[in-house]
Amino acid sequence: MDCIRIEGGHRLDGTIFISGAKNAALALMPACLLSDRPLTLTNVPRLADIASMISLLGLHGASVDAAFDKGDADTTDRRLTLHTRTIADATAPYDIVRKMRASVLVLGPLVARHGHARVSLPGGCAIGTRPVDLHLKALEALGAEIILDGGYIEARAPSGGLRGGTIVFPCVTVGGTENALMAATLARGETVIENAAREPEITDLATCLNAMGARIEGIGTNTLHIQGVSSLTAATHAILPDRIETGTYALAAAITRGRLHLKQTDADLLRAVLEHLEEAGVSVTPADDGFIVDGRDRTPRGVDVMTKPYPGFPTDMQAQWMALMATADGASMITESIFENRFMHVPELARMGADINIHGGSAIVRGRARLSGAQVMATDLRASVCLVLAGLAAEGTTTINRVYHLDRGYETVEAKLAGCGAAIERVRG
Ligand SMILES: CC(=O)N[C@H]1[C@@H](OP(=O)(O)OP(=O)(O)OC[C@H]2O[C@@H](n3ccc(=O)[nH]c3=O)[C@H](O)[C@@H]2O)O[C@H](CO)[C@@H](O)[C@@H]1O
Ligand SMILES: C=C(OP(=O)(O)O)C(=O)O
Repeated sequence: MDCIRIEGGHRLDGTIFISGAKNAALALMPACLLSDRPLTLTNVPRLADIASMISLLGLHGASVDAAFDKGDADTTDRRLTLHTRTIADATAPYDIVRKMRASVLVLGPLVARHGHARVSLPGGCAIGTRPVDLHLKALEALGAEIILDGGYIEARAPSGGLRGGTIVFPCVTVGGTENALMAATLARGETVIENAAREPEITDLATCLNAMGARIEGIGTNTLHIQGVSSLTAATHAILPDRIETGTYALAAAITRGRLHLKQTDADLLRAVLEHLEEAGVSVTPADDGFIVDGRDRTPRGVDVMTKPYPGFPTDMQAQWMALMATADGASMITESIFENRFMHVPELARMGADINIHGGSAIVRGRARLSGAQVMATDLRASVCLVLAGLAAEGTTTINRVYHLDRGYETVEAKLAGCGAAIERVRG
């Protein structure tokens, strides 16, 4: 198995081009199942999860023209055309779903267009139990009949197809909103989704669906109104920049006390993260095609965060923030309010000398002048990259095992960091 080896203590200085958003791509790609016309996405990131989604959509009958393999990192023209003339098979098998939870996003489109879907239950993962009950209740509100059988979700639309309905989510769910939104585009009549997630990836999906001929209003708010249409058409859509990748590299500049120009991105997508960074004393200034983070010659102050749905501080940045706070001046409290088990990086950071105590859903982090390199184990995607950040700042060598987690969500992470002065390499094994 590959590992990443980092020789810490090198200040980052340079430019990093941000890729298209993984979490937007994973919701946009299944939208190709809603139409018999092609859907072309540009700015598609090259990631393991995208390859898994391509395989899954291929099983359902999508033909794939993936010219995106040819684009360079600093070009947004990474084109992926998906064309599902007919649904060949409505089963999403366990072997793919267990690798990538976002596979459950084929459920809504399949039931809406094909009338039936059989999708493996995703199960829990390192960050929590992550049920999909709210996805299922939303589809039931549109008239689907749902049965759980042998580890699979069997969903069936009534004979005339899904019908519009009112969906009130008791808590904010990104995936639940995406599944409901896609299903509602082809349901007869009006659907109202209340307490919908407002993440930029939802806005991106809704914008693309409207370009395909859907009739969605309220985009960007927590109440979405969808007038169902009988069919959707062809469209081309540019995926928005990855705000979590952007935030991760912003924190890489701060933790190495360096300076990075982040390009092909938009500071407005991650205001909460950048405001916390500025509160910690790190400078963030607008610049050509993105912004500059300058953490030279300053030790960030400890700043508390609590994760919240958008526009709050994202849970997908919590582990990276903890790495930064482990090197900050003073103490901070980090509270995780979205996932019940998203502190798996804490014992690994402790192996590098971090001083962190967990009390329920909160962690108290007392900043240390230095961390020390160690052998550590990645447990999930953001935990992995938090260890990369800690390794960049630590004295000595850090070896991170199980980097396949990293490959799910960070495109050419070693090359992007090495290009700005990090001593980082992938050791094939
Ligand atoms: C591929 C993708 O976009 N993944 C993101 C998505 O995950 P995902 O869509 O899985 O996350 P949700 O927003 O649905 O989960 C939020 C909370 O709701 C709970 N819940 C969710 C659905 C449900 O049916 N029942 C239920 O109880 C979850 O367990 C969790 O505690 O949003 C998360 C929250 O911003 C991010 O961390 C993930 O990176
Ligand atoms: C938790 C994440 O992804 P997923 O929902 O695909 O597990 C993530 O992107 O941090």
